[in-house]
Amino acid sequence: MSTEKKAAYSAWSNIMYSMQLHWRARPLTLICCAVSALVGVGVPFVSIYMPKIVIDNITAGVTPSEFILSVGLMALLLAALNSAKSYADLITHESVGTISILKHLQTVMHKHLNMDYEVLESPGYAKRGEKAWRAMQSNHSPASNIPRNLSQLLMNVLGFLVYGTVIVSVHPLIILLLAISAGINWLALSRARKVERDTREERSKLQGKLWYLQKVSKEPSGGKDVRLYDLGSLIRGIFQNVLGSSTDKEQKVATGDMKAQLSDAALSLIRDGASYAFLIYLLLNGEMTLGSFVLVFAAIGAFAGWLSGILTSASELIRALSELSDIRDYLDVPDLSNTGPGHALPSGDLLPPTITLKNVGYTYPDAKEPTLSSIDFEIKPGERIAIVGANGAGKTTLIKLLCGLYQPTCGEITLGGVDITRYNRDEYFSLFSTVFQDIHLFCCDIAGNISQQSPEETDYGKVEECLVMSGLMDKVRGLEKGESTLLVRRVHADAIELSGGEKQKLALARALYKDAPVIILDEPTAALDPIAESEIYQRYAELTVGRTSIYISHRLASTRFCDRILLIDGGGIAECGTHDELMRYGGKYAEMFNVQSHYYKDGEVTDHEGAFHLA
Ligand SMILES: Nc1ncnc2c1ncn2[C@@H]1O[C@H](COP(=O)(O)OP(=O)(O)OP(=O)(O)O)[C@@H](O)[C@H]1O
Repeated sequence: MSTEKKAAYSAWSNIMYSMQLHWRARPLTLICCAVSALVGVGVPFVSIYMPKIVIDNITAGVTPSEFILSVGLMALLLAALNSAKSYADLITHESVGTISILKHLQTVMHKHLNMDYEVLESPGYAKRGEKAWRAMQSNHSPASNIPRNLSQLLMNVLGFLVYGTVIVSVHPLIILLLAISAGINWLALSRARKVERDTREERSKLQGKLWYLQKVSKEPSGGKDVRLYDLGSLIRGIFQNVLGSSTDKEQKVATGDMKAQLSDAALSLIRDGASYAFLIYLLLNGEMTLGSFVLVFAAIGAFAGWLSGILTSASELIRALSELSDIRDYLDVPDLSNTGPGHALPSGDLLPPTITLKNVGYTYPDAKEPTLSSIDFEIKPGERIAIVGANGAGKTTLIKLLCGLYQPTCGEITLGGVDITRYNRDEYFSLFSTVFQDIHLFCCDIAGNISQQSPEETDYGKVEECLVMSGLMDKVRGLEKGESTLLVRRVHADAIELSGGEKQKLALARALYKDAPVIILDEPTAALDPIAESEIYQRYAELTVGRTSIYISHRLASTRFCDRILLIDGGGIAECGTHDELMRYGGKYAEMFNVQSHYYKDGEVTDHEGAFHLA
């Protein structure tokens, strides 16, 4: 897909993005970050300045009241700064990660829910989604801490400037020595960061695999196969291998960091030793006062901390910004379909509308061959269409195209004569009630699963009608809480579990409740028992009255109640007609039908007439 191209985000744009996010959520957080940076320098500076004041006062022989006043003022200032620091740190600590993670989670979840289905399904975007998800796994993840990183960086830069000024005032040579050592340290750290950057993509892939394997090991859906096919040792083996590779890569990064820290420690020793020796020389030669000696001695000791603080916080910030890029990269995935204002949908007498496919083809992303090509047909208002074909022929793909989940890679689909891409995507979706093969239940009660609305908005009378029509009412009546029974046990401890067939009935009830002008059923009876299935067939006319219906089934007998049958084969419509026409034609449909009908009547039935008695 051409839209998989990634955007590049500058450090500045990421910083502004994060700042805006926090400013909108809680401006106090950013103010506290700034305060934290200022007092983060103020507190230690006043602490090292106090001994100088004390010594200078003593050597100058000031009066006790002057001494108490000057030292007392400093102590008061220190107490005020300390209080401001505690408050600012508390707010930033509590707010920054939480605000970021909540906002990121909200926006990423919104993106997951609203992006084009076709894009959501594409492997390239799925990887981008996983990266975004990993970048915001906790409120300690780097991308969540950008304001604090900036505050740390600002504090270290301020500390560097203030302490540097104190040191330079004694002798510029000392600062030169300190700057050279900082440069060497920066190079060591840059190398460490380069290792981190170079291995990032691969580490991310390995973490994705570990994540997947953990998911497989805990998902009940795969749990049966894991146990019955003894897949445990296989999964453990793969996990072990991936974990080994992942650990190797992480160790490489950790080793780079360790080397940088060791070089910093060695350099500090040389740098501080030389600086202290120089200071002692100045003191012994009477070129500086004892008070200044104490101040500068302490400043040199702390200066190394500011320097390495700049390097560390800058590199943390770079990492955080790059993780924020992963989140933004996912959020900025463009919509392929029209999510803005669209052409007015057909309404009133124009419903259900005519749907026309003109030379439609579809190729899955990364697939070499098209799944469908040159599909031409028209579905008339209220027509009942059956789509049949072998496994993998493209039936589901065709209905995904029809209901706008996929966009044709060639040709066009029109609804009421208008290209469907001109309609607003979500308005277009409102025209379709669908039951797909994979049924998802949501963590609310049965009524909510059918209405897909809140209890206040749900029409319970209609829910009951749909339950009766879908054949699930008997089951629901037998439940203590009826349609208020909760589903999805993972979320609700008192939820119930539905069988495969019951889920299928519930999905049908959901489609009926939506009451859209076009109903699409993809194998809606595959999991139903023969009686329930037969009831659906008998009620099919009632279920689809006033609507256009499209019905996919491998039970070819069930397609007889449709007005027209399309057989998909070789990527196109190979046969099209009524059941009788296709049987007379004697092509693939007739062949499939005859093979199947033999199974039902054990060879007694040789033609279509005896297959099923249908309404
Ligand atoms: N998301 C996807 N990405 C890539 N290829 C896909 C995807 N979904 C389906 N396909 C491929 O497209 C082809 C048609 O699949 P489709 O699900 O439309 O077939 P079908 O006729 O509905 O099959 P069945 O009768 O088994 O349900 C298959 O070969 C399948 O491998």
